[in-house]
Amino acid sequence: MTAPAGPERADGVTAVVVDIEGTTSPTAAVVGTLYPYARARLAGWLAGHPDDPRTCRAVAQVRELLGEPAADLARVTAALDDWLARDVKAAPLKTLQGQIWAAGFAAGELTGVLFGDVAPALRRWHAAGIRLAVYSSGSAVAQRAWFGRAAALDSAGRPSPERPDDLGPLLTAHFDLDNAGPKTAERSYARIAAVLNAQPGRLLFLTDRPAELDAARAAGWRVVGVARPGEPYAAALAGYPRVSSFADLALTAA
Ligand SMILES: CSCCC(=O)C(=O)COP(=O)(O)O
Ligand SMILES: [Mg+2]
Repeated sequence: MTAPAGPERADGVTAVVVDIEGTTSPTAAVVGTLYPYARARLAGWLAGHPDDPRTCRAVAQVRELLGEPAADLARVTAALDDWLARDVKAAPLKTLQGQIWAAGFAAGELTGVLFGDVAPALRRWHAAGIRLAVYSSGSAVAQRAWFGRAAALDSAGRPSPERPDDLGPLLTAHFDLDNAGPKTAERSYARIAAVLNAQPGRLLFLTDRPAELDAARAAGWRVVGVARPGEPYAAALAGYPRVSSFADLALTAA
């Protein structure tokens, strides 16, 4: 029989680094809302931002990943559409999605969604003197927009978009595929520890995916899996220290 999740305790923590999809936020809010929003606007974004440096760099990265330096915009768009459909966590796709979403957030068309226990826990840990950061496949630009206008789910699982919170001031750093590297690579966590100027053993990573927990642990980090009922990886976390809610995680600062 599988042991129940949590509670978990960690003392002497310098910083908590949180994943987004499946951890702070429902997978459905990302895959069911953000992805279609980006898919519908991708071709228009590429055509409409021919001189934007971030867009140009992402297009160049797509050509590089394809091994097709002369790929035209139609070919680039088709590749991005294919990656989006298969949820390939490719850095240029995440960059472009992030730009499109950030515009959607700025226009008031999108709202971040957080499980109800997330904002209270982040506030508690922050007040206790623990630094907070995000490490997601979603770009840093998307992360800032998401946490800058975030609606908590109520007990019935409904977001309250009329009262979105700005949690940005709680977060000291945003890590993504571009500035840290793949989430399943040990070296990415070593890089983040260096940027945070923290000992790996004082860093705690919270995520829903076993392969990410393994990579962080290999880099010397402390890890706790977040096994939220109904999320795709919840059952796969059975062998890890884990909680089903941030409310079940007691932390003290270093
Ligand atoms: C608002 S960030 C969008 C999240 C995203 O695009 C994604 O791929 C989520 O992956 P995560 O690493 O947070 O599980
Ligand atoms: Mg995740």
